[in-house]
Amino acid sequence: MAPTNYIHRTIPTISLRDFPSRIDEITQQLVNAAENDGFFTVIDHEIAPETVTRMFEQSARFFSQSEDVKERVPFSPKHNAGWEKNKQIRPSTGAVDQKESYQMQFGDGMEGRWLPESTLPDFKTYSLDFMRQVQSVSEKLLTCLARGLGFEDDYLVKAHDVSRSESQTVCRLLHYFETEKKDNPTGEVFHRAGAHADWDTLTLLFQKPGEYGLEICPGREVSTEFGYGDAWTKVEPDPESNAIVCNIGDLLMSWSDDRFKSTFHRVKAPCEEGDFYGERYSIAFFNQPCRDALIQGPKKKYPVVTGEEFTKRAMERNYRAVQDKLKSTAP
Ligand SMILES: O=C(O)CCC(=O)C(=O)O
Ligand SMILES: [Fe+2]
Repeated sequence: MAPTNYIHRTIPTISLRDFPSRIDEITQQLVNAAENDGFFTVIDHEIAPETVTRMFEQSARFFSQSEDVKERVPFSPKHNAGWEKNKQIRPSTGAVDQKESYQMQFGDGMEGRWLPESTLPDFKTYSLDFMRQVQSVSEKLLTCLARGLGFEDDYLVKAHDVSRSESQTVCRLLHYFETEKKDNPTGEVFHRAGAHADWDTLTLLFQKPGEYGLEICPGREVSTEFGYGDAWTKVEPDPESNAIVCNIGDLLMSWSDDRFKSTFHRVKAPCEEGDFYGERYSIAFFNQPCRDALIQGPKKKYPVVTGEEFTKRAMERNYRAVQDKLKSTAP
Protein backbone atom coordinates (compact mmCIF):
# COMPACT_ATOMS: atom_id res chain seq x y z
CA MET A 1 0.00 0.00 0.00
CA ALA A 2 1.22 3.49 -0.82
CA PRO A 3 2.55 5.60 2.05
CA THR A 4 0.13 8.04 3.64
CA ASN A 5 -0.32 11.23 1.67
CA TYR A 6 0.35 14.05 4.17
CA ILE A 7 -0.37 17.68 3.38
CA HIS A 8 0.03 20.86 5.38
CA ARG A 9 -3.15 22.56 6.62
CA THR A 10 -3.43 25.37 9.11
CA ILE A 11 -5.67 24.59 12.06
CA PRO A 12 -7.12 27.83 13.45
CA THR A 13 -6.34 28.63 17.12
CA ILE A 14 -9.03 30.54 18.97
CA SER A 15 -8.42 32.26 22.32
CA LEU A 16 -11.32 32.46 24.79
CA ARG A 17 -9.56 35.15 26.87
CA ASP A 18 -11.91 37.91 28.17
CA PHE A 19 -14.85 35.95 26.76
CA PRO A 20 -17.70 38.35 27.73
CA SER A 21 -16.09 41.41 26.19
CA ARG A 22 -14.68 39.58 23.12
CA ILE A 23 -17.72 37.43 22.32
CA ASP A 24 -18.34 39.03 18.91
CA GLU A 25 -14.74 38.59 17.80
CA ILE A 26 -14.65 34.98 19.08
CA THR A 27 -17.96 34.23 17.33
CA GLN A 28 -16.54 35.48 14.05
CA GLN A 29 -13.40 33.34 14.41
CA LEU A 30 -15.40 30.26 15.41
CA VAL A 31 -17.87 30.60 12.55
CA ASN A 32 -15.02 31.03 10.12
CA ALA A 33 -13.29 27.88 11.46
CA ALA A 34 -16.56 25.91 11.49
CA GLU A 35 -17.37 26.89 7.90
CA ASN A 36 -13.95 26.39 6.40
CA ASP A 37 -12.00 23.90 8.50
CA GLY A 38 -14.30 21.89 10.77
CA PHE A 39 -11.31 21.59 13.15
CA PHE A 40 -9.81 24.26 15.42
CA THR A 41 -8.01 24.50 18.75
CA VAL A 42 -9.15 26.53 21.74
CA ILE A 43 -6.73 28.18 24.18
CA ASP A 44 -7.12 30.41 27.29
CA HIS A 45 -10.14 28.28 28.24
CA GLU A 46 -9.62 28.34 32.03
CA ILE A 47 -9.20 24.58 32.52
CA ALA A 48 -5.88 24.39 34.40
CA PRO A 49 -3.21 22.07 32.91
CA GLU A 50 -3.09 20.32 36.33
CA THR A 51 -6.80 19.49 36.02
CA VAL A 52 -6.19 17.83 32.65
CA THR A 53 -3.14 15.96 34.00
CA ARG A 54 -5.19 14.78 36.98
CA MET A 55 -7.95 13.46 34.69
CA PHE A 56 -5.38 11.56 32.64
CA GLU A 57 -4.09 10.03 35.89
CA GLN A 58 -7.64 8.96 36.72
CA SER A 59 -8.02 7.51 33.25
CA ALA A 60 -4.81 5.46 33.65
CA ARG A 61 -6.09 4.28 37.05
CA PHE A 62 -9.35 3.12 35.48
CA PHE A 63 -7.71 1.28 32.57
CA SER A 64 -5.13 -0.37 34.88
CA GLN A 65 -7.94 -2.29 36.61
CA SER A 66 -8.20 -5.96 35.66
CA GLU A 67 -10.58 -6.92 32.86
CA ASP A 68 -12.80 -8.67 35.42
CA VAL A 69 -13.30 -5.35 37.18
CA LYS A 70 -13.87 -3.32 34.00
CA GLU A 71 -16.36 -5.91 32.78
CA ARG A 72 -18.57 -4.95 35.74
CA VAL A 73 -19.35 -1.70 33.87
CA PRO A 74 -19.74 -2.96 30.28
CA PHE A 75 -20.58 -0.68 27.36
CA SER A 76 -24.31 -0.44 26.73
CA PRO A 77 -25.21 0.68 23.18
CA LYS A 78 -28.65 1.72 24.44
CA HIS A 79 -27.12 4.09 26.99
CA ASN A 80 -23.93 4.87 25.04
CA ALA A 81 -21.96 4.49 28.27
CA GLY A 82 -19.53 2.01 29.85
CA TRP A 83 -16.31 0.13 29.03
CA GLU A 84 -15.41 -1.81 25.89
CA LYS A 85 -12.23 -3.22 24.38
CA ASN A 86 -11.34 -4.00 20.76
CA LYS A 87 -15.02 -3.87 19.79
CA GLN A 88 -15.70 -0.71 17.77
CA ILE A 89 -15.71 -1.35 14.01
CA ARG A 90 -15.52 1.63 11.65
CA PRO A 91 -17.12 1.59 8.20
CA SER A 92 -13.86 2.99 6.79
CA THR A 93 -11.80 -0.04 7.78
CA GLY A 94 -14.21 -2.92 8.50
CA ALA A 95 -11.80 -3.87 11.31
CA VAL A 96 -11.95 -3.32 15.06
CA ASP A 97 -10.20 -0.29 16.47
CA GLN A 98 -7.18 -1.35 18.52
CA LYS A 99 -8.18 0.35 21.77
CA GLU A 100 -10.28 0.32 24.93
CA SER A 101 -12.64 3.09 25.97
CA TYR A 102 -14.83 4.05 28.90
CA GLN A 103 -17.77 6.39 28.31
CA MET A 104 -19.22 8.47 31.12
CA GLN A 105 -22.30 10.68 31.19
CA PHE A 106 -23.95 13.17 33.52
CA GLY A 107 -27.45 11.75 33.28
CA ASP A 108 -29.48 8.54 33.56
CA GLY A 109 -27.22 6.65 31.17
CA MET A 110 -24.61 6.12 33.92
CA GLU A 111 -26.86 4.23 36.29
CA GLY A 112 -24.92 1.08 37.25
CA ARG A 113 -21.99 2.06 35.07
CA TRP A 114 -19.71 3.71 37.68
CA LEU A 115 -17.32 1.38 39.51
CA PRO A 116 -18.03 1.30 43.26
CA GLU A 117 -16.21 3.83 45.44
CA SER A 118 -14.45 0.96 47.25
CA THR A 119 -12.91 -0.22 43.94
CA LEU A 120 -11.83 3.16 42.60
CA PRO A 121 -12.03 5.79 45.35
CA ASP A 122 -12.68 9.37 44.19
CA PHE A 123 -12.68 8.45 40.49
CA LYS A 124 -16.31 9.48 40.01
CA THR A 125 -15.82 12.79 41.86
CA TYR A 126 -12.72 13.73 39.83
CA SER A 127 -14.35 12.71 36.58
CA LEU A 128 -17.57 14.64 37.15
CA ASP A 129 -15.59 17.71 38.22
CA PHE A 130 -13.51 17.51 35.03
CA MET A 131 -16.65 16.94 32.91
CA ARG A 132 -18.33 20.02 34.43
CA GLN A 133 -15.32 22.13 33.56
CA VAL A 134 -15.30 20.89 29.97
CA GLN A 135 -19.06 21.48 29.81
CA SER A 136 -18.47 25.08 30.85
CA VAL A 137 -15.98 25.62 27.97
CA SER A 138 -18.42 23.87 25.63
CA GLU A 139 -21.18 26.27 26.67
CA LYS A 140 -19.06 29.25 25.63
CA LEU A 141 -18.49 27.68 22.22
CA LEU A 142 -22.17 26.70 21.86
CA THR A 143 -23.21 30.27 22.69
CA CYS A 144 -21.03 31.64 19.90
CA LEU A 145 -22.12 28.97 17.42
CA ALA A 146 -25.82 29.67 18.17
CA ARG A 147 -25.21 33.37 17.70
CA GLY A 148 -23.37 32.69 14.43
CA LEU A 149 -26.37 30.73 13.14
CA GLY A 150 -28.81 33.50 14.10
CA PHE A 151 -30.41 31.59 17.02
CA GLU A 152 -30.87 33.07 20.51
CA ASP A 153 -27.56 32.98 22.43
CA ASP A 154 -28.75 30.31 24.88
CA TYR A 155 -30.51 28.11 22.27
CA LEU A 156 -27.79 25.45 21.93
CA VAL A 157 -26.79 25.64 25.59
CA LYS A 158 -30.38 24.82 26.60
CA ALA A 159 -30.53 21.95 24.11
CA HIS A 160 -27.37 20.50 25.72
CA ASP A 161 -28.41 20.97 29.37
CA VAL A 162 -26.39 18.34 31.28
CA SER A 163 -28.36 18.88 34.50
CA ARG A 164 -31.38 17.16 32.87
CA SER A 165 -31.84 13.39 33.03
CA GLU A 166 -32.35 13.46 29.20
CA SER A 167 -28.73 14.55 28.73
CA GLN A 168 -26.80 12.45 26.17
CA THR A 169 -23.43 14.22 26.43
CA VAL A 170 -20.55 11.74 26.75
CA CYS A 171 -17.01 11.98 28.07
CA ARG A 172 -14.97 9.16 26.55
CA LEU A 173 -11.67 8.05 28.05
CA LEU A 174 -9.52 6.32 25.42
CA HIS A 175 -6.54 4.01 25.77
CA TYR A 176 -4.60 2.75 22.74
CA PHE A 177 -2.08 -0.05 23.32
CA GLU A 178 1.62 0.02 22.73
CA THR A 179 2.43 -1.35 19.27
CA GLU A 180 5.44 -3.47 18.49
CA LYS A 181 7.90 -1.76 16.16
CA LYS A 182 8.52 -4.30 13.45
CA ASP A 183 9.01 -4.50 9.72
CA ASN A 184 5.89 -3.82 7.76
CA PRO A 185 6.64 -5.60 4.47
CA THR A 186 3.09 -5.34 3.10
CA GLY A 187 2.83 -1.66 4.10
CA GLU A 188 -0.67 -2.36 5.37
CA VAL A 189 -2.18 0.61 7.20
CA PHE A 190 -4.44 -0.37 10.09
CA HIS A 191 -5.90 1.93 12.71
CA ARG A 192 -6.09 2.77 16.36
CA ALA A 193 -9.31 4.62 15.50
CA GLY A 194 -10.36 4.22 11.86
CA ALA A 195 -11.35 7.28 9.83
CA HIS A 196 -14.72 8.65 10.85
CA ALA A 197 -16.72 11.81 11.42
CA ASP A 198 -18.25 12.24 14.89
CA TRP A 199 -22.04 12.24 15.00
CA ASP A 200 -22.36 14.68 17.91
CA THR A 201 -22.69 18.47 17.89
CA LEU A 202 -19.16 19.43 18.88
CA THR A 203 -16.22 17.36 20.18
CA LEU A 204 -13.53 18.64 22.55
CA LEU A 205 -10.43 16.45 22.60
CA PHE A 206 -7.58 16.30 25.11
CA GLN A 207 -4.27 14.70 24.16
CA LYS A 208 -1.19 13.99 26.28
CA PRO A 209 2.14 15.61 25.48
CA GLY A 210 4.15 13.45 23.07
CA GLU A 211 1.33 10.94 22.49
CA TYR A 212 0.45 11.95 18.95
CA GLY A 213 -1.44 10.04 16.27
CA LEU A 214 -4.55 12.14 15.57
CA GLU A 215 -4.91 13.03 11.90
CA ILE A 216 -7.58 14.98 10.06
CA CYS A 217 -8.95 15.06 6.56
CA PRO A 218 -11.42 17.94 6.38
CA GLY A 219 -14.88 17.05 5.09
CA ARG A 220 -15.04 19.30 2.08
CA GLU A 221 -11.86 17.79 0.67
CA VAL A 222 -12.79 14.16 1.23
CA SER A 223 -12.95 12.29 -2.04
CA THR A 224 -13.84 8.81 -0.81
CA GLU A 225 -16.88 8.10 1.31
CA PHE A 226 -15.07 7.48 4.57
CA GLY A 227 -11.94 9.52 3.96
CA TYR A 228 -9.80 6.45 3.39
CA GLY A 229 -6.80 7.08 1.20
CA ASP A 230 -7.14 10.85 1.12
CA ALA A 231 -4.69 13.53 2.18
CA TRP A 232 -4.11 13.71 5.93
CA THR A 233 -2.75 16.32 8.34
CA LYS A 234 -1.32 15.49 11.78
CA VAL A 235 -2.77 17.31 14.79
CA GLU A 236 -0.03 17.14 17.39
CA PRO A 237 -0.71 17.77 21.11
CA ASP A 238 0.35 21.27 22.16
CA PRO A 239 1.21 21.11 25.90
CA GLU A 240 2.71 24.63 25.90
CA SER A 241 -0.64 26.28 25.21
CA ASN A 242 -2.80 23.61 26.91
CA ALA A 243 -4.88 23.61 23.72
CA ILE A 244 -8.13 21.68 23.36
CA VAL A 245 -8.69 20.27 19.87
CA CYS A 246 -12.29 20.80 18.72
CA ASN A 247 -14.25 19.47 15.78
CA ILE A 248 -17.74 19.93 14.41
CA GLY A 249 -19.84 16.74 14.34
CA ASP A 250 -22.54 15.55 11.91
CA LEU A 251 -25.29 16.85 14.14
CA LEU A 252 -24.13 20.45 14.03
CA MET A 253 -23.56 20.09 10.31
CA SER A 254 -27.24 19.30 9.75
CA TRP A 255 -28.33 21.75 12.50
CA SER A 256 -26.53 24.49 10.54
CA ASP A 257 -28.12 23.42 7.21
CA ASP A 258 -24.65 22.09 6.19
CA ARG A 259 -22.97 25.45 6.76
CA PHE A 260 -20.58 24.07 9.41
CA LYS A 261 -18.42 21.13 8.34
CA SER A 262 -18.22 17.79 10.11
CA THR A 263 -14.69 16.54 9.56
CA PHE A 264 -13.10 13.12 9.01
CA HIS A 265 -10.35 12.19 11.40
CA ARG A 266 -8.58 9.08 12.67
CA VAL A 267 -5.90 7.85 15.01
CA LYS A 268 -3.52 6.00 12.77
CA ALA A 269 -1.82 2.91 14.10
CA PRO A 270 1.93 3.35 13.77
CA CYS A 271 3.43 1.75 10.66
CA GLU A 272 5.53 4.44 9.01
CA GLU A 273 8.64 6.46 9.80
CA GLY A 274 7.81 9.23 12.32
CA ASP A 275 4.73 7.45 13.78
CA PHE A 276 4.19 7.08 17.54
CA TYR A 277 4.34 3.44 18.72
CA GLY A 278 3.78 3.96 22.44
CA GLU A 279 0.72 3.52 24.57
CA ARG A 280 -1.61 6.50 24.01
CA TYR A 281 -4.30 8.08 26.18
CA SER A 282 -6.81 10.69 25.02
CA ILE A 283 -10.11 12.09 26.27
CA ALA A 284 -12.97 13.05 23.95
CA PHE A 285 -15.92 15.08 25.21
CA PHE A 286 -18.92 14.71 22.88
CA ASN A 287 -21.55 17.44 23.22
CA GLN A 288 -24.83 15.72 22.43
CA PRO A 289 -28.27 17.33 22.55
CA CYS A 290 -30.77 16.11 25.14
CA ARG A 291 -32.96 13.22 23.98
CA ASP A 292 -35.99 15.51 23.60
CA ALA A 293 -34.18 18.50 21.99
CA LEU A 294 -35.66 19.48 18.62
CA ILE A 295 -33.06 19.79 15.89
CA GLN A 296 -33.60 21.89 12.79
CA GLY A 297 -31.43 24.49 11.07
CA PRO A 298 -32.49 28.13 10.63
CA LYS A 299 -33.23 27.51 6.93
CA LYS A 300 -35.10 24.25 7.68
CA LYS A 301 -33.09 22.32 5.08
CA TYR A 302 -33.87 19.03 6.88
CA PRO A 303 -37.04 17.93 8.73
CA VAL A 304 -37.13 18.31 12.51
CA VAL A 305 -35.69 15.38 14.49
CA THR A 306 -35.22 14.90 18.22
CA GLY A 307 -31.78 14.40 19.77
CA GLU A 308 -32.76 10.80 20.51
CA GLU A 309 -33.83 10.06 16.90
CA PHE A 310 -30.70 11.66 15.46
CA THR A 311 -28.39 9.54 17.63
CA LYS A 312 -30.40 6.37 16.93
CA ARG A 313 -30.34 6.95 13.16
CA ALA A 314 -26.62 7.77 13.21
CA MET A 315 -25.91 4.52 15.05
CA GLU A 316 -28.11 2.53 12.63
CA ARG A 317 -26.47 4.16 9.58
CA ASN A 318 -23.07 3.35 11.02
CA TYR A 319 -24.11 -0.26 11.73
CA ARG A 320 -25.39 -0.72 8.14
CA ALA A 321 -22.22 0.81 6.67
CA VAL A 322 -20.12 -1.58 8.78
CA GLN A 323 -22.17 -4.58 7.59
CA ASP A 324 -21.78 -3.46 3.94
CA LYS A 325 -18.05 -3.03 4.41
CA LEU A 326 -17.72 -6.48 6.01
CA LYS A 327 -19.72 -8.05 3.15
CA SER A 328 -17.62 -6.30 0.51
CA THR A 329 -14.34 -7.42 2.08
CA ALA A 330 -15.43 -10.99 2.96
CA PRO A 331 -13.24 -13.66 1.29
O1 LIG B 1 -8.12 9.54 20.42
C1 LIG B 1 -8.24 10.50 19.67
O2 LIG B 1 -7.33 11.35 19.55
C2 LIG B 1 -9.48 10.69 18.83
C3 LIG B 1 -10.63 9.81 19.23
C4 LIG B 1 -11.83 10.00 18.36
O3 LIG B 1 -11.78 10.57 17.32
C5 LIG B 1 -13.15 9.47 18.81
O4 LIG B 1 -13.20 8.71 19.79
O5 LIG B 1 -14.17 9.82 18.17
FE1 LIG C 1 -13.79 11.10 16.60
